[in-house]
Amino acid sequence: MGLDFHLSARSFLQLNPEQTETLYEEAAKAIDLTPDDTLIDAYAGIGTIGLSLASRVKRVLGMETIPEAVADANQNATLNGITNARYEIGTAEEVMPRWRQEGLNFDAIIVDPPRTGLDRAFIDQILQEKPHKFAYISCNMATLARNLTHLVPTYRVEYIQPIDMIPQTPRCEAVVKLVLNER
Ligand SMILES: C[S@@+](CC[C@H](N)C(=O)[O-])C[C@H]1O[C@@H](n2cnc3c(N)ncnc32)[C@H](O)[C@@H]1O
Repeated sequence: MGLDFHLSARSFLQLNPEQTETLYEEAAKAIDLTPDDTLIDAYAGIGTIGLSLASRVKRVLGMETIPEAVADANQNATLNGITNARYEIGTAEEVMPRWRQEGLNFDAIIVDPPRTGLDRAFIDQILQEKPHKFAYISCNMATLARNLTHLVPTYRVEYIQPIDMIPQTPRCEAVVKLVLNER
């Protein structure tokens, strides 16, 4: 997506560069970003999603557990001249309440958890915050299904777009567009 990325040995990176761009564009399409949005890049890795979308929003905040990856993400912002993105070390479920205490309001969230899916505490935090723009990128349909049973009915699944990230294997990635069910 026109950016350069530095990657440490312990950091995560998607294996298929062509399909990664498709994946990120599908995530962006699912949440329909606008220039006033604050975007949360949760489970951020080296910041590839948030930094790729930073020019479309007011600011990006991300969190990730691996300190080297967070250092990469912040370095990658500098490397690409991006000044409206910041990444912090910690689990999504630890960092989100801290940001809330600091008065953070956000409009959009992209979650991209490992195969274990979202922590239940983080799901509860999202259900409290109720962001209007919510995309869930999943690499494990079983944990995705389990997480969706908690996110519904506060959210409804508008669609699920599968993406073939590792062709000729049974593995599949998916982007889920979640829409808030207004009362
Ligand atoms: C599937 S990777 C996605 C990385 C990135 N979004 C990308 O597209 O390259 C999931 C990332 O979540 C991180 N992670 C695992 N558990 C986490 C948690 N509880 N909170 C935040 N990040 C976590 C992992 O270290 C890993 O970098």
